[in-house]
Amino acid sequence: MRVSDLCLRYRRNDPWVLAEVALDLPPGSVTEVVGPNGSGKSTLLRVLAGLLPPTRGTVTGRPAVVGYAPERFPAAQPFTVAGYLRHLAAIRRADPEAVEEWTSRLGMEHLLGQRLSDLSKGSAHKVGLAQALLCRPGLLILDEPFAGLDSAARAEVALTVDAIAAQGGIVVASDHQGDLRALPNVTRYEVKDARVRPIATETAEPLLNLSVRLPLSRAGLLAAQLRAEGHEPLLSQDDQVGADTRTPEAAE
Ligand SMILES: Nc1ncnc2c1ncn2[C@@H]1O[C@H](COP(=O)(O)OP(=O)(O)OP(=O)(O)O)[C@@H](O)[C@H]1O
Repeated sequence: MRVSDLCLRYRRNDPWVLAEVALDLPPGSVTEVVGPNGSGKSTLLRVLAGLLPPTRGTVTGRPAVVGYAPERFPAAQPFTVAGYLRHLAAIRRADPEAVEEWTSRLGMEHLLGQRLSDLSKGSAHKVGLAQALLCRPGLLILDEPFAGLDSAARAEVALTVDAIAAQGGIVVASDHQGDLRALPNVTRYEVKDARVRPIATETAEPLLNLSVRLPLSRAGLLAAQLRAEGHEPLLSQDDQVGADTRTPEAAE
C-alpha cells in the first residue's frame, strides 16, 4: 500500500493537517504513528482506512478488507453488544463464529447482553476492537488500541497485530501506551507540523526481549526504572495470582 503526496485539511482555507505525506506500507508490516496531541495521527489513520478522502494526493494498493478501530467507540447506539456485533458480522460476511471468537479472545463474553450505551469506557473500547477484527482484515487500523484495556486484552491485541502481520496483512496504529514496541520490526513515524517522518531506530545493535517474573510489589519500581532509561516494559499479571498458594499438605 502506498501513500503519495497526501495533503489534507478539513475546510478550505483551514491550515493543512497533513502535507506532502509519502508512506510505503508493505504487506506484513506493522507501523506505529506517534506525535503530539492534535498533530494529525487520527486524521492520518482515517485517511489510510479510506474513511476520509485526501484533499490532494493518493492512497493506492489498499487491501480489500479493512478493519478500523477508532480511538473512541461511538457507544450511544440502541443495540446490545451481541446485536451490534452479529449485525456487523452478517453485513460484512464474517465467519459465523467470529463474534464468539473475538468476544472470547478480548474477554468480553459477559458483555454480550449489555446495551452499548451502558458500557464502561474500556468495555466500549473492546467492542470497537472486536468489530475491526471480525473480518480478518488485510489492513488493520488501530487508533490508540491499548488505551483503557486490561492487561489480558492488551496482550491479546499485541498478539493479534503480530499474527495479522505474519499472515501478510498491514497494521498501522497510534499507540501512546507503547505496547506495540514490544513487537519485533515495528516501523515508527512521527506526525508533527503536518509532516509524517520516519523515526530512526536508535541503535544498529541487535535487540533482545528480556522476560522477568517478580513479585507484584517490586514490579512498579523496576518498571519505573526501565521507563526512566527509555524502555517500554510490557507488564502482565501472572495467571496464578490470587490462586490458592497453600502447600498441598496445608490444603488438605
Ligand atoms: N472533523 C474535524 N473537523 C475539523 N477539524 C478536525 C476534525 N478532526 C480533527 N480536526 C483537527 O485536525 C487536527 C488533527 O486532529 P487529530 O484528531 O487527527 O489529531 P491526533 O494527533 O489524533 O490527536 P490526539 O493525540 O489528541 O488524539 C486538530 O487540529 C483537530 O482539531
